[in-house]
Amino acid sequence: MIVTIDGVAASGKSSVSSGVAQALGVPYVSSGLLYRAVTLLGLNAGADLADPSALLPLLSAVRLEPLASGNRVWNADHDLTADLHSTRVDGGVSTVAALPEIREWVDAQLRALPAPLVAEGRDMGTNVFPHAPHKFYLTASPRVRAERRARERPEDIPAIEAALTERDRQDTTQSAPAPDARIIDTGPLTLQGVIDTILNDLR
Ligand SMILES: Nc1ncnc2c1ncn2[C@@H]1O[C@H](COP(=O)(O)OP(=O)(O)O)[C@@H](O)[C@H]1O
Ligand SMILES: Nc1ccn([C@H]2C[C@H](O)[C@@H](COP(=O)(O)OP(=O)(O)O)O2)c(=O)n1
Repeated sequence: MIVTIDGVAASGKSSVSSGVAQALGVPYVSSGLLYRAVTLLGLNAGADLADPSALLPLLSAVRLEPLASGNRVWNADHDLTADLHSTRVDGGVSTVAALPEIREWVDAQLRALPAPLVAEGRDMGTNVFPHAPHKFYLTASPRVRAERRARERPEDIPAIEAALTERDRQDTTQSAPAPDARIIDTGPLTLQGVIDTILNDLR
C-alpha cells in the first residue's frame, strides 16, 4: 500500500506524512530531501546547479533512510539531514529539481523503496507512484505557509512569503495535483486535524 501526499512548500507535507505514517506503522519518505541533498552537495562542491553532468558524479554514495520517526539522508557515512533545510539550499533547489536527469535519479531512489510507505513531495501521485490507491494534495495560502515557516526560521514573514511564492512558481511544472488526489486546504485545520482527515479517508 502506498499513500502519496503532495503539495506546495510549507503546506504541511512532511509533518502530516510523519503523523499518518506513524499512525499506520509504516515508513514515510520525503522526496524533497533528495533534491535538497543534491543541491547541498552541489553548493559545497562549487558546482553549477544547472549542470547535471557536474551533479550526478556527486551522488554515488547518497542514500535516503526512511524511518517512521523521520528521514535521514546520508552521503556515505556522513549524515546530511541537519543541513538540508536552509535558506541557502532553498535558493538553489528549484534549479536542481528542474533537471530531468536529477528527477530520474530521485525517482529511481524512491521506486526502489519497499511498500508499504507514505511518500510526500510534489509529484508522488502524478509521476512517481501514479497507481497509488490513496492520493492527497495539501494547500494553504502563501501567508499561512509563511507564518508557519517563520516559526521554524526567525525571518521576516513577508520575505518568507515572497520566497515561497517564487519557489511555487519555479516548481509549477512538477507540482500539479493528480486528478484523483483529494485536495485538502490545511489553512483552517490544525496539524492533527489534517492527519485525522487523511486517516479517516484511509479507513
Ligand atoms: N495544519 C497545520 N497547522 C499549523 N501548523 C502546521 C500545519 N501543518 C504543518 N504545520 C507546521 O508548519 C511547518 C511546515 O510544515 P512542513 O511539514 O515542514 O511542510 P512541508 O513539508 O510541506 O514544507 C512545520 O513547522 C509544521 O509543524
Ligand atoms: N517530489 C518533489 C519534491 C520536491 N521537489 C522540489 C521542489 C522544492 O522546491 C524542493 C524541496 O522540496 P521540499 O518538499 O523539501 O520543500 P518544502 O518542504 O515544500 O519547502 O524540491 C520536486 O521538484 N519534486
